[in-house]
Amino acid sequence: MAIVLGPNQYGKAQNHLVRVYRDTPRHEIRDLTVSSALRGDFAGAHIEGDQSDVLPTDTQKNTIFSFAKEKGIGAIEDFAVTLADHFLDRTPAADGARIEIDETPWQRIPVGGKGHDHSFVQTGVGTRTTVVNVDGRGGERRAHVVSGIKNLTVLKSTGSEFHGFLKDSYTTLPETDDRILATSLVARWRYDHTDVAWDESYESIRDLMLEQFAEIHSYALQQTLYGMGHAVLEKHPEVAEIRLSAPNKHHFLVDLSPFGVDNPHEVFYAADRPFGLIEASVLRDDASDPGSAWHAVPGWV
Ligand SMILES: O=c1[nH]c(=O)c2[nH]c(=O)[nH]c2[nH]1
Repeated sequence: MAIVLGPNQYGKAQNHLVRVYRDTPRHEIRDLTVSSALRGDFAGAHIEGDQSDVLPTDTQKNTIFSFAKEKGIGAIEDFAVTLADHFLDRTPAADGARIEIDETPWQRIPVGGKGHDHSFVQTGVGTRTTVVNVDGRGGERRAHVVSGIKNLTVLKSTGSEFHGFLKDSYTTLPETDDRILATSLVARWRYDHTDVAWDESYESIRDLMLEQFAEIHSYALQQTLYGMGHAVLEKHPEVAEIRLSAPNKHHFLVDLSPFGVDNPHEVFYAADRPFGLIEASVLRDDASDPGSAWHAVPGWV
């Protein structure tokens, strides 16, 4: 029996970077949380304590902040690929790089009927995310992009039913043909290639998922998720597969009858836990090989 080093990676997690573009009095801001990780032959560092192959996580952090000025940011997917390529160039022992970016949206504060030049408020819809894994060195290099959205909190006050489910001696849940359906969705989709108009694709997928959530008459959160994923694949040939994770944020009708008060689906107790957790993937049956695309992507896999 031998004890050996298993898979490993290292980098700087959650560099919170705010970039102000102030070329004119009307500023633009970008708010990113960037995590880097390198993988490859780092046995020396783990087994001998030999740092000669290690590009320090501190250097990775400095690079991330400096590139925000040197290169600008653009779409988070492009920024992630640029960083991954750079770290692979600078670290000969690495044969893979992973860059994860979350972007918090800021909007201009409306003042006098228009957005203020340099004051912002967080009212955005969801957090945009990407995880880019670049594999290989030199000409063999291949980038895998999994982008997505999280914290997309949505609710419909009717148009949701849940009945006909399996019952056993522990079942107490009443059947319903009218309930609140609410979730805080995480969706991540794998791009088939990297020749993508990232911003347009993201906005279109987000808006389509919201529209589907609103329009699907739901018989279960499972069916809503499948419908949302199906619509994305139908409209977006650049997407190979999508994974959705949705807590069922239960809203229980409050019994007001002890007080002689009728409650026809109007007053609910919004429970924060426990919650049902419904997760599904939707993919093309001829989807391309994912390679390392889902490597260390947060959430279920
Ligand atoms: O949409 C739902 N799916 C379930 O699987 C489930 N289970 C449950 O108790 N309520 C719900 N709702």
